[in-house]
Amino acid sequence: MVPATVTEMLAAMGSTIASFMFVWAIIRQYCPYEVRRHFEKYTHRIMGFFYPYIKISIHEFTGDRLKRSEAYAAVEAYLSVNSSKSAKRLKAEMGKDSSNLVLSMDEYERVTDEFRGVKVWWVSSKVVSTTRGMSYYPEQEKRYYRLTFHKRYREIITESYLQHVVKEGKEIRVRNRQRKLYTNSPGYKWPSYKQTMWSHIVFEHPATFETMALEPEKKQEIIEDLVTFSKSRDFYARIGKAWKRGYLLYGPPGTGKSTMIAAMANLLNYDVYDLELTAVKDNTELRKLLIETTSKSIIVIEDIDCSLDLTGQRKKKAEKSSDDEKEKLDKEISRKEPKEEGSSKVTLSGLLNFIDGLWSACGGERLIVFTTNYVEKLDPALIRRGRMDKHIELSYCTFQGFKVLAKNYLNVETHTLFETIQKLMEDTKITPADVAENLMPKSPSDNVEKCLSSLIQALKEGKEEAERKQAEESREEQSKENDADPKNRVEKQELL
Ligand SMILES: Nc1ncnc2c1ncn2[C@@H]1O[C@H](COP(=O)(O)OP(=O)(O)OP(=O)(O)O)[C@@H](O)[C@H]1O
Ligand SMILES: [Mg+2]
Repeated sequence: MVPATVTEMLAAMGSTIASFMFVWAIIRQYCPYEVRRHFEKYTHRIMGFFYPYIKISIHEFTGDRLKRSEAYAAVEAYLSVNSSKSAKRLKAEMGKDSSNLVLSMDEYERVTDEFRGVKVWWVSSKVVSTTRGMSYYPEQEKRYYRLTFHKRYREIITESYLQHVVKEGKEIRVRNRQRKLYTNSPGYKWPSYKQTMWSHIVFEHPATFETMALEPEKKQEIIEDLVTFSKSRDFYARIGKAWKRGYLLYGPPGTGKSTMIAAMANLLNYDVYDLELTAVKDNTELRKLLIETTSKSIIVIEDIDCSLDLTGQRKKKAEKSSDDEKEKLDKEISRKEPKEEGSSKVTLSGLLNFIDGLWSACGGERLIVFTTNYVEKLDPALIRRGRMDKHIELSYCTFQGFKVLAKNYLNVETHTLFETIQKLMEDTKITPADVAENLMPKSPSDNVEKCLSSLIQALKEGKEEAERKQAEESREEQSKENDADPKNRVEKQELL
């Protein structure tokens, strides 16, 4: 019988769907798995014929349960902006610098997006696994996003829209992410099921180039160098070089080497990987560590002169240096070297390979920074240009550097005592760390004058100490000369 009206037609369709649903419910309830799968396959095909929409799922974990999918993270970030305007249920998480909350779509929420006039729908969902096997995870939730769009837009969505989502999402993630300080130190090992070699905490160092005591021209030059590097992706690609740059920071203790690394990370918004070489077992482990670093990061090896094989070289050279220098060096070594010489087998060639071998080309935008107090003790191969591209000397505090610290610590730009300080600084060596310590108010009653006077006192003491040392040295020199003179030797023997 042919239905006469539209109402009758709709009623007939409705009853067909209802019967279909009824049959499906019975099959699900009573039929074995094989029959169900078979039925499902054909219903999908039939539905596909009538249903004009395409669905794409992006799962949080694909294959490797330990590694979150980058695509999922990018979509999540992209939708966080979109959904915060339209979704009704949102999740909030701590964002950059622990100061703002980042919103994202809550589970089972649905948002609409538009791209070049094409409408698409995103749904966030999850599958809760019912398998109760051995697992480290209390619940097996598999989250995913599902994108739905009309099949007539297949090309535009798969070729342009998804690319646009991932690109935007990545940018949003960089803007919102909390920067991290990673360490490979054995004291901070993750639980064993987390196979990552680095552990991290949120990086929140307040140092900036603005607050660093450094000559303005030098500061400007370093900032420009760093900013140019961070914008040179295409340049490095064109010249066929891995997008990385090495910095060697050298100078006496307390001159701001570690502070500068923090300032670099803050300037470029990079993560910091603090590599403890003595805790690395061998060259293979070093390569693994490098592979696990991400782009937009600074890989730091502090006190490179106190590390591993290079130590042997340095010790040999130290024997040749003067006793005084040796004593100073030994003190420094015992301060910075681990008590036990670990079982690390990282070699110089392993380290060189780490810096500029093929391994360092996996992923770009990375700075490698070495710090040392004794640049002359390092193997020239390690610090040659091309490996350590920029050598930066951080030295004793200049008057200009002092002015920056006075502004930071005391909020003064000029003072009657500045002239005395300038004169004293011209012939006394003092590190920025010592200047900073003297400028730091020690009690609530300490005012600007008291702090500046404390610095003047320290400078005077430093000057006296230097003069005393110099006088002692020239006396020793004189007596050596006298001993060497044959006329004096004869007189001495006669006296005896
Ligand atoms: N150039 C500087 N500008 C501002 N503050 C500085 C500077 N140098 C040192 N300081 C201050 O001194 C402290 C010690 O400095 P830092 O740890 O950076 O020295 P370092 O050169 O890394 O020393 P070491 O060789 O012993 O590792 C810092 O916390 C900082 O407050
Ligand atoms: Mg340091």
